[in-house]
Amino acid sequence: MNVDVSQLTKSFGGAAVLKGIDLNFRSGQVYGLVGRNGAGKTTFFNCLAGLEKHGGKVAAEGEVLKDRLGFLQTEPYFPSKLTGREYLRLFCKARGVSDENLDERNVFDLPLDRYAQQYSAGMKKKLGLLAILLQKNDFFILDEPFNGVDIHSALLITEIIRRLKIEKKTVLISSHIFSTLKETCDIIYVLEDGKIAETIGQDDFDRLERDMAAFAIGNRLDALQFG
Ligand SMILES: Nc1ncnc2c1ncn2[C@@H]1O[C@H](COP(=O)(O)OP(=O)(O)OP(=O)(O)O)[C@@H](O)[C@H]1O
Repeated sequence: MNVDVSQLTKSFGGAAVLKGIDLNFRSGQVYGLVGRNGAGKTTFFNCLAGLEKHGGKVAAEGEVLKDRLGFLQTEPYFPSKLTGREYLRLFCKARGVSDENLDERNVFDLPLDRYAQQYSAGMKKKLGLLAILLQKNDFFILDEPFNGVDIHSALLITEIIRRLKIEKKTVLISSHIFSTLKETCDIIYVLEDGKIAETIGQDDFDRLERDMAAFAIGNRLDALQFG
């Protein structure tokens, strides 16, 4: 699905967090969004998902983006007394897609008959991801999808993102682990001071990683004197 964002702005009280974001997302492409803590990544995702009022425009081929969107939040929310299976069924029902064979499609081996609220952080993340995959959405926002998941699951999630790309879905990921973005993304956007400061293609991922390391580390640690 193609989505065009123009002049998207968002403030909390008097504080401007997003100061005019222009971005174009295309089918079959995987996009990364990086930025320091508090840069506004989650705020941007919430605006796209229709969870926050904002300025500017989000155009999604004449449709309402949230009706075709799978949004995996950093910390997915689960109501109490709802099992994993019931959660998946709710998501399927919301899109009118099949909720048959959930055990077969439980690719993360989740304990579907336990209450989702009692899952571990990694299990919650995987249940949230599975729910939006079952929905067969066209646009996916994955806010830190690798956070808290075990190595096996991280490998599986990397492959899931590849398969979504093959199926011409559009995927937007935020991650604080650069290697996961390098492996999955076609383009990485750098969000800084409320704007897209850089647009980086695969050829320049290594350069971006070096620049970020130089900026992040520099001579900052000299004062600690590890010896
Ligand atoms: N509901 C809110 N009310 C007031 N300020 C908010 C609200 N939500 C976010 N903010 C502020 O907006 C800024 C951007 O926050 P956001 O969570 O979008 O950053 P982020 O890039 O996702 O950070 P992180 O990498 O730490 O997850 C921060 O300064 C944050 O304190």
